[in-house]
Parts: sequence; structure tokens; C-alpha cells
Amino acid sequence: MMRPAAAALELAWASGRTRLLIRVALTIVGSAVPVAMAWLMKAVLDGLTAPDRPSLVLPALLLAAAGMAAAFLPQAVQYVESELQRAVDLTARKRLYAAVARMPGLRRFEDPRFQDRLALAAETGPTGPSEVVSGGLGGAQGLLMLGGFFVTLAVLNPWMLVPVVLAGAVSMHGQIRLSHYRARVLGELGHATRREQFYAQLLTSPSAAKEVRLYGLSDLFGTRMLRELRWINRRRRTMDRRELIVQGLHGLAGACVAGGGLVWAVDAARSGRLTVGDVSMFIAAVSGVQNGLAVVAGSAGRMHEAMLTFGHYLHVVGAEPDLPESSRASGLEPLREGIELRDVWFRYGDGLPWVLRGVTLTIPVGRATALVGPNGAGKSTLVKLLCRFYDPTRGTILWDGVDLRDIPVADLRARIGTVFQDYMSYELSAADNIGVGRREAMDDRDRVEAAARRAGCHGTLAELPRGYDTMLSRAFDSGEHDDPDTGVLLSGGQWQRVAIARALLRDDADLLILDEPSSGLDAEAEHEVHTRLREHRAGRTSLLISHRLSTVREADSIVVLSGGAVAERGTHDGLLAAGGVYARLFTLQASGYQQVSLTASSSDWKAVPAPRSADPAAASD
Ligand SMILES: Nc1ncnc2c1ncn2[C@@H]1O[C@H](COP(=O)(O)OP(=O)(O)OP(=O)(O)O)[C@@H](O)[C@H]1O
Repeated sequence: MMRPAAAALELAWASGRTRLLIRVALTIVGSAVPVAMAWLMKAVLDGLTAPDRPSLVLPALLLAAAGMAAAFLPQAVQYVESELQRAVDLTARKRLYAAVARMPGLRRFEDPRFQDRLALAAETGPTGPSEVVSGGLGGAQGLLMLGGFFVTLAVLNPWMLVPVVLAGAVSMHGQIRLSHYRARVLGELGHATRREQFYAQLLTSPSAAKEVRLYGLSDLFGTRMLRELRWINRRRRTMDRRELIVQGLHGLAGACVAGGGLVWAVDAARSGRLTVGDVSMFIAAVSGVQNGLAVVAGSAGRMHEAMLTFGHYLHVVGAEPDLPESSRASGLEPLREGIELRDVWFRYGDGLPWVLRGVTLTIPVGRATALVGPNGAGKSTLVKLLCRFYDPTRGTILWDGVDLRDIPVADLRARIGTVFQDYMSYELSAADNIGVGRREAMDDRDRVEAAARRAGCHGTLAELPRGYDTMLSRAFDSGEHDDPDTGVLLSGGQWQRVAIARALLRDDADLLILDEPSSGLDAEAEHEVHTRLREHRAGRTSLLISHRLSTVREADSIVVLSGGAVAERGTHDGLLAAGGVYARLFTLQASGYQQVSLTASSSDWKAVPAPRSADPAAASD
């Protein structure tokens, strides 16, 4: 528990030390004011009833000043706390997203438990430190005030301290248990909250709007969203009830103590043992101690809860990289020989089936290699391994003989340009949509346009209402114009060309990977794009994945992947001559059955001989 507290304080200190110090100063003043007011009130009342009638101007003035301070302080505290909260929010988010960016692989993002944690971290990280600080300072203020009134009460009637302290201790215990309970419930709610937000997003997001309307899914998703919300509400209601009982009982106990004390004080004043000033002081002291204890208990509970939930943030920020980091100094030589996969086995999780089963192949430098195979053969998975989003479960991938695990991951990725099958369509300007492919070239309009020309989308983008500055989104405008009509949506094929341009902006990359780069293009456009890509790839190292075999025939080497292993390899002519499965499917496609794509059925590939495997585990999988 000390670690979250220390980390929260460090975060608050790093975010705004001046604000933190002002908050501490306000705490000290805030705890002194009520005690000072009680003593001043006693002085005024005793002066009023004294036979010699002393001048009461000074105590009255001081009382008025203390009253003003008491009226102003809460607002000042609130302002400083909000300022501190905003500063902490900024720093916490900066650290959180920097930590997320440092995670090189994809595994964590596919782990629902980590996603729950991430959502909780994003929610509690920015507020946790402020909660810990204000809880701690609130508690300190309560303690200081308590100390002042404790002394006062001890002077008037030490016995009154006993029930007051007992009530306070019970209250503190209750608050801590409540905070444990609240933190646990919050953790349980994380998953349901994420699902509820997921359904809410489906109901409102532009990308889901078509299907949701066509298939009439609003009711389905709306009902599921409300089901999650009702479950969340039930859990929160149980928590609120528990809170009501614990806090209500403590309030009652406090009122009993105060009531008993009042009866005793009135009786003591009537029999002359206390002055009128003493009675007013006594009442202020009892309620001051009660309030002080309530503040201390409440703050301790709040702080405790904040520390428990802040643990999720610390977990994410402090998470080890999900792939082992290379200890080699950065700097990767340009590719000289090629990339070699040596008996690569891979599966996405321990309990999941093998996707790659002993793949061995070489992507030689300066050559175009094509990868074909049925749906689910593992082609995109192989691409993800080449980009090192995951490490092979067994076997190695070598870059000029160096294991990818020994290359700093940022260096490796800087040398690869990829059009992923599920490429991103960013709701940014056209220029940015291409520019993100090479951050250093983002503002270099000539390079961006040259990449667009190579991908065959320059004409389309130049003709947009604001040219390359047009937003490719109907959900956002550029921020510079108030006109919401400035955004434009591209067609699927146009988006695909933009994604190709993004990869081609890395014209200095050693390896160009194209995973189904033309699946959304019409026949003419596909021919045009492939001709351009061929020109661009000439003499470069590339890996092309396609279901349309006509687009891969020019490749220097074609690798047929089936069932997670290499089934055939060779040139187009060589594979045709061999009369294997590639030859059969190429002939099928070429003979006017273009609609029979390789995606249609993996049964067409069944003729492929089962991969020879040296690994006995393959049999059991
Ligand atoms: N992130 C993932 N987690 C778990 N399984 C996955 C994941 N990605 C892919 N798979 C599984 O791995 C297998 C291979 O998928 P992959 O996308 O590599 O195939 P592919 O050859 O590219 O197929 P397609 O031709 O349809 O694009 C599939 O069975 C798929 O379900």
C-alpha cells in the first residue's frame, strides 16, 4: 500500500509542486480556523457576561475575520484542487499512453483482462493521485482540527473524550472496509462497463451505422447495452446500500454522543460549574471532534480506495514489455542477403491450435516473393511475425542471419513498409493519411504526393474540395473550418490506394509487404496498381500476398502455404509445369472462373500433401 501512496505523491509533485504546496498551506489554515473560532466565541460570550464588561472589539473583529476565512477557504481549496487535478490528469495520461506505446507486441491488446485493466487505469490513473493527495491532506486537516478540539474537550471534561474517540475509531474501521469493498466492486464493474461502452459505440459510430440500420440491430444492441447497465446499476446499488448503513449508523452514534454531552453541559452550566462561554465552547468542541473524526475516517477511506484502484494504473505503467527487448545498440544495417524463416512454429495462445507448423522459407534481397494459400493458412500471421508483433513459439526468423529478437524492434520496423490486410482508415486529412507512413516525411508535401502518384491516387486526392488537406472523415472537420461539409469519404478501392501510398512513402524501406493490396480494386485499377507496384518493387525486396494468382505470376518466387506449412514453391512457370495444386487453381482462375477465388473454399487445397514435420507435437495439434 505504501508503493501506490508514494507513487501517487510523486506524480502529484511532478505535475504541479506549487499547487501542491498551496494546498498544504490551505490545509493548515483550514484546520486552525474552526478551533480559533471556538476560542474567540468563548472569549466574546464570557466577556459579555463578565461583571467588568471589558472591550470586545478585538475578539469580535478576529471572530469576523475567522468567519470570513471559513467562508472563503472551501472555495479556495476547491479551486487549487481542481488545478492540481488537471495538472495530474495531464501527467498521468502522458505516462500511461507512453507506457502503452512502449509495448512492442500485440498480445496484451488481445488480452481481455489487460483491456479491463487498461480501461480502469485510464479512468483511475488521472484521478487517483489527486484523490490520494486530497484524501491525505483532508485527513491531516481533520487531525489538526481534532487535536485542537481534543485539548479543548480535555480541559472541559476529559470523560467526554472516551465515547467520542470510540465512535471515531469504529467509524474509521467501517470506512476502510467500505473502501476495500468499493475498490473490489469497481474492479468487477470494469468488464461490464467496457461491454456497455462497446454496445453504445455500435449504436452511434458512423462505421457501424450501415449494418446496424440494414439489419435492424439497434434493438439488439440497445437491449444488450441496457442489460449491462442494469447489472452495473445493481452492483452499484448494493454498494450504495452498504455505504448508507455504515455511514448512517456512524452518524447516529455521533449524534448520540453529542446529545449526551449537550445534556451534561446544560446541567453543569445551570449548577454554575460552567460559564455560558464554556457551554458554547463545549458544543463547538464536541461537534468539532465529531466532524474531525468523520473527516479523518472519510479521508482515510477515500485515500485507501484511491490507492487500491491506482494500483491498476501502476500495473499498466510498470508492465514489462510483452516481447523481450534486444540488448543490442540501435542501428540496423540495410538488408544484404535476405530474411530467412527457420522451422517457424506459431500459435496465438497455449490452448489454441498451431497456425504455423514448421515454416522454412527465404525472402531473398532484391527479389519479389509471393505468398499464396487458402483462408486461414497463416499468411497474415507470417506477416505479423516478420514485423515482430509476436515472436515465433518455436524456430527463428533471421534478418541477414541475425535473429529478429536481437534487433531493436523500432529499428526493424523502420525498415519495413506494410499494407496490412486490415489497414487503417484514419479520420485525418488525406495528406496525413499518407504522411503517417513516414513521420519525418509527414510535412513534406512533395514526398507525400510522389507516394500518392505511385499508388495511383494522386488525381483523386488533388481533386478533393481542399486537395490533400481535405478531411477523409464525415465525423470530424479539420478544426480550422467551421464548415462540417469539408470532410469527404473515399470508396473502398480509393482507401486501399491511400494505404498503399502510406507504405510507399517508406521508399527507403528494405522490405515491402503487401497483404492483399488490391482486393478492393476493379480489374482495370488492379492491373494499373500492380503494374506500378511492379515498377516500384523492381530490384527491391518484397513479399506479396494475394488470392488472385494472376497478380503473383511475375514474382521471382511463389510460396504456397497450406495448413500452416509450405506446400509448394517455385516460379510461376515451374509450378505450372509441376502440375500441382497451384497449377490447378491458376488454370481454374485463368479459364474464366474468376469468381472462384481461392477464398471460396479451402477444400480446393486439400490435394496439398500434408506437411512433413519433425515435431511430434504437430500430431497432437
Ligand atoms: N489475433 C489472433 N488471435 C487468435 N487467432 C488468430 C489471430 N489472428 C489470426 N488467428 C487465427 O490464425 C489463423 C490464420 O489466420 P491468418 O489471418 O494468418 O490467415 P490468412 O492465411 O492470412 O487468411 P486469409 O486468406 O483469410 O487472410 C486463423 O485460423 C485465425 O483464426
